[in-house]
Amino acid sequence: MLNFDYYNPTHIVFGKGRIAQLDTLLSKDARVLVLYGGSSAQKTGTLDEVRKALGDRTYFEFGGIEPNPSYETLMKAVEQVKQEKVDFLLAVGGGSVIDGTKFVAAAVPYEGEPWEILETDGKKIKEALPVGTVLTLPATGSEMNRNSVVTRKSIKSKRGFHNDHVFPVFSILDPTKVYTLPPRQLANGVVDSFIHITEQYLTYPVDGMVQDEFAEGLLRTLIKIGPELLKDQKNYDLAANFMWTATLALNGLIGAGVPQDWATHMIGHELTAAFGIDHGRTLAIILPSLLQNQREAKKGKLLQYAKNVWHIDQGSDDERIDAAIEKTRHFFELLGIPTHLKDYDVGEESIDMLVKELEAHGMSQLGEHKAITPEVSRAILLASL
Ligand SMILES: NC(=O)c1ccc[n+]([C@@H]2O[C@H](COP(=O)([O-])OP(=O)(O)OC[C@H]3O[C@@H](n4cnc5c(N)ncnc54)[C@H](O)[C@@H]3O)[C@@H](O)[C@H]2O)c1
Repeated sequence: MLNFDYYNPTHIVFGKGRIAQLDTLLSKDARVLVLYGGSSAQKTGTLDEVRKALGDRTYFEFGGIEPNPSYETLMKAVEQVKQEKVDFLLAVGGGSVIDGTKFVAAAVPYEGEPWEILETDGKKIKEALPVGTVLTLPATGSEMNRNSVVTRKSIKSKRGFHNDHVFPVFSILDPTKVYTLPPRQLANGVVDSFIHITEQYLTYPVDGMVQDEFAEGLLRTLIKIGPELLKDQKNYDLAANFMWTATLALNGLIGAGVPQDWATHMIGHELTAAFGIDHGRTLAIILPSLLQNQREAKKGKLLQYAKNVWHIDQGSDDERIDAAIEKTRHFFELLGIPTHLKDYDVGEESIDMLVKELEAHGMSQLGEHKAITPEVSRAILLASL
């Protein structure tokens, strides 16, 4: 096992009806900005639940944070926070709203042009406003991690940053919020959390037995409940298990002390920035061909994945690896997520541009061995057509 630090200060408040708990989680004299996305938080009644729980506290609202939150929109929230002298940010939504809120939290006290936060991976952040979240879409793990991803539309750049100051102070996870998700978002969430796990598991063995068992258990849970939940979306137990799995997939626990990959995410971000393809879908397109391309480097873990996750015991090493990759692709397709670029009208003529964007964003040495050069990314993208 590799050396590691593990730190996670987020207080999780889990279960049906827990939004009312906001009243005890927030101080009576907090000046709160409630940040949300489009109309879903309003239509589903979640925003009303939040307003009721806030009671007579002073609060303001900022709506309109789009999927793949944009720097341009978030800077308007930064202005509002400064004008209204807000001292607590409450994100109500999925990963986009939570990530966007983390950016606002860091941008308000930031000395300098806030886009630098993205350009420097959050390394220069010295402080941030406190953030709480009400999660409405299990997928990203943003509710219990120190990560955020923001898109600057004007330059078509999607970048991430990481910093301990943006860990949410608390996150309310009410599984009944899954009931209203459009099936497309539900499927995206299952795939996103699945691939968060593979990014931290499908690398090379370091005898991280606990991390591997955790990761395999989470993957098997998603394989079992993902398709069931799509058919039976208002099943509380399925929804609760999905919600907690998605959080555990990216709260740092399974990634502590093991190598990490993240190349699928970095290549996927370029697909979202260039073509607006949903985050989860970009990952489903890239992962199968990345695993094929990296099958030698990942051989030990791919064989373990085949055996412990897909129960594949028969055949040569190569046959078992092929079968595991095929089952992975089939799982995504079963959830209704197409796994080829052509399914999204992206053709070979776009590959040069995508590779150039990766290089421009400093993504020239990706993966756990830093061996995914732009030429390797090109091969992976070509194999994803
Ligand atoms: N911070 C991280 O660690 C991390 C990890 C992975 C991805 N991300 C980023 O997160 C973003 C994607 O977030 P996401 O997948 O959670 O989706 P999202 O937040 O973009 O939401 C997708 C859509 O679902 C709707 N929605 C949300 N909850 C709903 C509900 N309960 N009922 C009905 N509709 C609802 C939203 O209004 C939105 O239109 C991307 O920008 C991605 O890059 C962040």
